[in-house]
Amino acid sequence: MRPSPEHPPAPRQSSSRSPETEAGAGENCQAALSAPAASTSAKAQPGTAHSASASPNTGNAATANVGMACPNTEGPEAGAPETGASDRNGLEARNVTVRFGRRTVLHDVTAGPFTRGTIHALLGPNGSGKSTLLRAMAGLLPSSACVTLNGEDLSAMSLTARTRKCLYLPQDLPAPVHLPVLEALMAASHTGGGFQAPQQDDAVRDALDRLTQFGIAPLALRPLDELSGGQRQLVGLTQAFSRTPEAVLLDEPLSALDLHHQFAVMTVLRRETTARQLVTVIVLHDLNIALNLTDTVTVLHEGRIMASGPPADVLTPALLRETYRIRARIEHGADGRSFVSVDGIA
Ligand SMILES: Nc1ncnc2c1ncn2[C@@H]1O[C@H](COP(=O)(O)OP(=O)(O)OP(=O)(O)O)[C@@H](O)[C@H]1O
Repeated sequence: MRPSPEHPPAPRQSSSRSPETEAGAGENCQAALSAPAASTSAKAQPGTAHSASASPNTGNAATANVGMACPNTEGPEAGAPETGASDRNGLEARNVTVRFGRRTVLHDVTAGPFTRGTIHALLGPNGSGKSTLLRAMAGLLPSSACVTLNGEDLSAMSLTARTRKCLYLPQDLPAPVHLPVLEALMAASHTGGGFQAPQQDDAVRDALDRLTQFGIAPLALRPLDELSGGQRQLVGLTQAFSRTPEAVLLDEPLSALDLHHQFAVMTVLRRETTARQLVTVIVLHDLNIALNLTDTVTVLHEGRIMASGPPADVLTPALLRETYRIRARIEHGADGRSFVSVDGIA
């Protein structure tokens, strides 16, 4: 953690307890999420037909899920105070160090706990380590990190079991395969293989309901490879929420969406997060969305956590100057909303 005299002490900051451990090589991380029959690439294929379909790609699992069991998470009698009550509700990653080749991109980061029923934003400039942290939490990078979810040690689970509990949607747009949206969605939710007439199948009705929730029901019969980038991103989100994880990790889920759909997706995220008591972690670049529509934020900079806590406490002009290198003010609208007003480059 860099010293930061300009901004006040953050509500929570990264741990620097243990020395770095070798965690990752320079390989291309492979997503743990399987594709339906139409797409069979072994590479980390995101989104639509891939990422939200939470069956693990077992071929990748052997190399990706090499996390070690956390200390002191097996029960109250085994727990030390350090990993005690706070671990029991929410998602926490401890001592995440990731190296690509000789370059360390995450330095013994400890993030969370991100509590159930809340939306947590990972923020930071390009290359600060947000996606890497998310992938490490998902078990997709070799890491000695300890990751717990609602008291359970994810690091010790198989990638299959881990993915069922903690679903990861990558940053890249869903692959444009020639597959109808509805079929891709059903493949993702494991509710059936081939297409069936909607009126005959509850699973299809559920899928259509889910598409309606994300405002893309009219796309149900359109092939994925004919959709726009934003439409494919919405399909990927729809797939993610057709599963029943306890936590969702969404890497820039709004990046291809217009303002209407950004707001609509955040509304769905809020509703689902509350109703299912999910832990929702999203990587964002839009600080105004973070300020107004998330519960807590963590700001990364150069592979370290600069601050974590309620957005209004964390996103100060001093922190924005230090991390994003901008001169900015936080302004407050009459409706109680806040927004970042950028005056220039710092
Ligand atoms: N497979 C890889 N091999 C080598 N270096 C990598 C790899 N993946 C990421 N990095 C490096 O790790 C650092 C953090 O990358 P990461 O994608 O986590 O950043 P980010 O904060 O998500 O950035 P952005 O906002 O641009 O998406 C960057 O310097 C990046 O170049």
